[in-house]
Amino acid sequence: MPVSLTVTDLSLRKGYNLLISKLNVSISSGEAVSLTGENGVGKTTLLRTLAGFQTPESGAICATENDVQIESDIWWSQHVHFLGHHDALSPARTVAQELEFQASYLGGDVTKVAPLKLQTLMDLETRYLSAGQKRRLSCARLLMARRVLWLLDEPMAPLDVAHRELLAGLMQAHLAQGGMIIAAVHDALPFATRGLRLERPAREVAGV
Ligand SMILES: Nc1ncnc2c1ncn2[C@@H]1O[C@H](COP(=O)(O)OP(=O)(O)OP(=O)(O)O)[C@@H](O)[C@H]1O
Repeated sequence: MPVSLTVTDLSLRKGYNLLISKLNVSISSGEAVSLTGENGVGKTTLLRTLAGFQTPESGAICATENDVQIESDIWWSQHVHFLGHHDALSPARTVAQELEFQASYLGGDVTKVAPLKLQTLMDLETRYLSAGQKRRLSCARLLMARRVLWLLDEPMAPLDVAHRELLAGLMQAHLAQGGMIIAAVHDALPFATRGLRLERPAREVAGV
């Protein structure tokens, strides 16, 4: 079922800082967007806003399926995965417990995470995982519960070459199944994406 996301005149602010001014972008089933820009320009803030964690200053975020608008709460809770660069894992759970928790929270299927090759880590508490292992475990939620939009913040950053290839393959499979990906990256992804470069808006002038 074709799904699309349209962002219209979106402006984002952090404190006194206007990060993004009147951004317009849209993405449809099967498309990937690489979000680039210098440190602090607002990539993470934009992804968190698209995930529903932050309210925009102004503008609209509208998802549709077969041209019918999807209600925002349903969109964010059922159709979007956000993977931040801080892996959201409970340190005292073992990998197996974390997977069970995520599956129960998301209504997912643990057997679908086999491609991430976590079997040898199952009894280890997540606090002991390396950065790359933590990222692979974080990616489990993408596979165990299908959601059409993946919002990924520097997904490849801690991964070695082999696991970058693995994640790239999973991302491409998601796109082939009609999924959509918006990924903040500093290095190009190893497959075709549309680029969206964020630039700092012109300084606001007091009183205008
Ligand atoms: N309370 C605040 N007041 C003013 N500016 C803030 C506040 N909180 C955060 N900021 C600024 O907002 C911006 C947030 O940037 P964000 O993390 O979205 O950038 P990024 O493009 O993802 O950066 P990076 O490439 O370093 O990960 C930063 O420039 C930060 O300094």
